[in-house]
Amino acid sequence: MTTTQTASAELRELLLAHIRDVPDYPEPGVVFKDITPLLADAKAFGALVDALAALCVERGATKVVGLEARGFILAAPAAARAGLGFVPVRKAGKLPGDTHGQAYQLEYGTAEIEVHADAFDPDDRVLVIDDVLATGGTAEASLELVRRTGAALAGVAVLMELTFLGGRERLVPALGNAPLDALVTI
Ligand SMILES: O=P(O)(O)OC[C@H]1O[C@H](OP(=O)(O)OP(=O)(O)O)[C@H](O)[C@@H]1O
Ligand SMILES: Nc1ncnc2[nH]cnc12
Repeated sequence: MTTTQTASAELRELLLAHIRDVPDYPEPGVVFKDITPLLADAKAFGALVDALAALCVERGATKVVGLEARGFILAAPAAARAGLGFVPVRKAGKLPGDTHGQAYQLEYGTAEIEVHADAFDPDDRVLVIDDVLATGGTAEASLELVRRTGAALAGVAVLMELTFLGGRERLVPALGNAPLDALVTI
């Protein structure tokens, strides 16, 4: 696994200036990183999508996965801008037809996610995109889903990594040699 500083200082500053801390949400003790101010700012959102699209190309992805729900908001425009198809990883029960499913724990609860069993071609290289890497439970579950489809992993890219929650260390076995890119670290 490689660690990369993928954003310029200027981009990091722009992104961080539009992320809002909400203490004790959704439960006491959690500081929620709210990205809605960033999404609402055309310059910051555009720069974020551009940076993620550049990572799709740099990592040699052929398909882009977004993790419901906030991951969709970032991954879908990045995939389109990079000229790649988008694959949704959804919370359980939302995808019709054959799926792979994986339960997991995240910073503030438990959930289960699914992907279509036929979402990828055997020669696809998949980049997984999400907004936040916290404990890594969600990303780890998504990598297990990609593994079960038989597709190769191009990497994981997140807007923000909460380093104090240890997600990067947790992802090491599932990432193998694939990179984890975080545009900003907190
Ligand atoms: O690293 P972890 O501890 O797993 O936490 C990170 C995940 O938590 C949030 O998702 P959430 O399930 O709250 O869903 P949302 O995107 O629908 O708000 C966030 O969007 C990440 O997917
Ligand atoms: N602290 C946090 N803020 C926003 N999204 C999260 N997902 C998991 N932990 C989070």
